[in-house]
Amino acid sequence: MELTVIKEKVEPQKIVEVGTEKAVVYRTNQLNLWYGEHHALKEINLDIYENEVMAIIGPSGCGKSTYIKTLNRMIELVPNVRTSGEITYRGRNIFDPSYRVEELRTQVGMVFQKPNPFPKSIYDNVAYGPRIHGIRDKKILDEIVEKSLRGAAIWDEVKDRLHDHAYGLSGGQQQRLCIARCLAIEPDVILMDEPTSALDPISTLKIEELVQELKKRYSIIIVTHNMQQAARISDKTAFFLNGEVIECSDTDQLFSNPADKRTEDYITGRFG
Ligand SMILES: Nc1ncnc2c1ncn2[C@@H]1O[C@H](COP(=O)(O)OP(=O)(O)OP(=O)(O)O)[C@@H](O)[C@H]1O
Repeated sequence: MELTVIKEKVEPQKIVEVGTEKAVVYRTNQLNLWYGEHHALKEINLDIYENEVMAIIGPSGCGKSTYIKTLNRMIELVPNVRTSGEITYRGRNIFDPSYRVEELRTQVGMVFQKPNPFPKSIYDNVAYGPRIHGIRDKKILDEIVEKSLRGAAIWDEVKDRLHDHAYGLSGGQQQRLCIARCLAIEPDVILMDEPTSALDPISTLKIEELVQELKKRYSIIIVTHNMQQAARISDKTAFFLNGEVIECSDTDQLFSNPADKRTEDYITGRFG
């Protein structure tokens, strides 16, 4: 009945890489992207695995945000964008005309650089997505709101003021509220575009701890300018430069023994 819409989400196909236990969630194959004449992503090949954190690093303008916005097709909002190549999500080509963007976005949530709660109460922010999916039952909504706020490690701070306006929260709390809003639609993947760059160190730490907790249930792709952050929280790191992936490997390996001189120069602060 009321919960059926979420329950009806198509069970995604599993691709399991030989020799690993983990399923590939996103596979990017020979992806190119142009803004008009500007070739912003070049021949990108990347696999993103279930229950892992993938950090995307690289200097300003190298294509990090473009890539992450392509994964949920937000990039289609930009005029004159053209792509070639393929991105599959759980085995389905996301550019296939039969793939409805709304369907993709019920699986893939996004958290932005600046916290962007809706101008509503804390409760209504979290209940927003489920209500759009047709859930009206107050008891069910209450459960989803509590579960999502707990999942985003902010329940204890807001449980006594759920009907206060979200703008009354601190920046760090607003960002965790946005994560709760994202969890409320029961996503499979969470995209994070520099989620801590507008936050103080304590709020940053809370989000980093939260990411570690969330990866037990979700796959997370995080764009960050902060290399210490990438090193602390990610399993894999991809280094982008001028629209190309120069290197993608286990985070420990990439930071301790990069395979490419350009990666080494970047992580040691020689440019960027
Ligand atoms: N809407 C747009 N129209 C035209 N060019 C764009 C657009 N958005 C981004 N670009 C260009 O595409 C390239 C990649 O931009 P993108 O925002 O993906 O880089 P980024 O690595 O995320 O940078 P930053 O770290 O500064 O956020 C840049 O050269 C940028 O100027």
